[in-house]
Amino acid sequence: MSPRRPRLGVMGGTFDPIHHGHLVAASEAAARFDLDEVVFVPTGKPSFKQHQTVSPAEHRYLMTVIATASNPRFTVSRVDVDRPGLTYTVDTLRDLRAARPDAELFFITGADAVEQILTWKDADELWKMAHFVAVSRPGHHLSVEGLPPGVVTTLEVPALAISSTDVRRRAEAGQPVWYLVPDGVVQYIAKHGLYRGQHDE
Ligand SMILES: Nc1ncnc2c1ncn2[C@@H]1O[C@H](COP(=O)(O)OP(=O)(O)OP(=O)(O)O)[C@@H](O)[C@H]1O
Ligand SMILES: O=C(O)c1ccc[n+]([C@@H]2O[C@H](COP(=O)([O-])O)[C@@H](O)[C@H]2O)c1
Repeated sequence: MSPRRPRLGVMGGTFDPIHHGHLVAASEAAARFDLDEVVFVPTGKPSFKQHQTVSPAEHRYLMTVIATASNPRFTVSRVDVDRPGLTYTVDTLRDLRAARPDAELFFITGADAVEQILTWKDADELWKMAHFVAVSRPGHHLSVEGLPPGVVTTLEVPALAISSTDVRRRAEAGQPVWYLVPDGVVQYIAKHGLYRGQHDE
């Protein structure tokens, strides 16, 4: 019998900032698919967010490291942050495959991202590179209609009605963000004065 290939979850996101909705999605996907590791991949320049202000990649990367540090199965990759140009998942998966040729990849996305997935760059290629896990998200209908059969599995996760947009708005208005994001991320936002004076979309 051939040995089981390592199973690597990939949680891509802008993470501006990372919040408990992201962490629960990754943790649930890890349990359901028996993942050995989940690598969080903060975007460099997100292609769908070109018309909004996005914090510098280095801040988003460091907040992701702080948020995931206590979980031995969570890691963070710089592949998207370090690649010049706009960030596309096809490139993320290519880089991760090159770094971890033995691993089976599971790309984790929320219901809102899945709605758009057919418009992503080289969408046809994506299915060959990873299995896709579509997690539920409050306020979004989780559907895989129109996607090729068998390439995406849906997963109901505990509903956390948290978005990075809401966290940014709260930080901007001086409202608390405790318990929406990990404690270290609350401190990081305050220390660097992130989102102050930023009028979000
Ligand atoms: N509360 C949540 N529950 C489940 N999945 C989520 C949740 N928040 C975000 N996600 C998923 O995590 C991934 C990365 O999300 P992203 O970094 O864009 O966060 P966001 O909260 O959607 O940000 P913004 O409000 O700035 O658009 C996406 O696939 C998204 O669907
Ligand atoms: O590849 C694409 O064309 C593409 C378009 C939009 C989003 N994505 C990826 O989807 C993930 C979530 O993106 P976002 O913008 O909702 O934070 C992140 O890993 C992005 O790189 C990818």
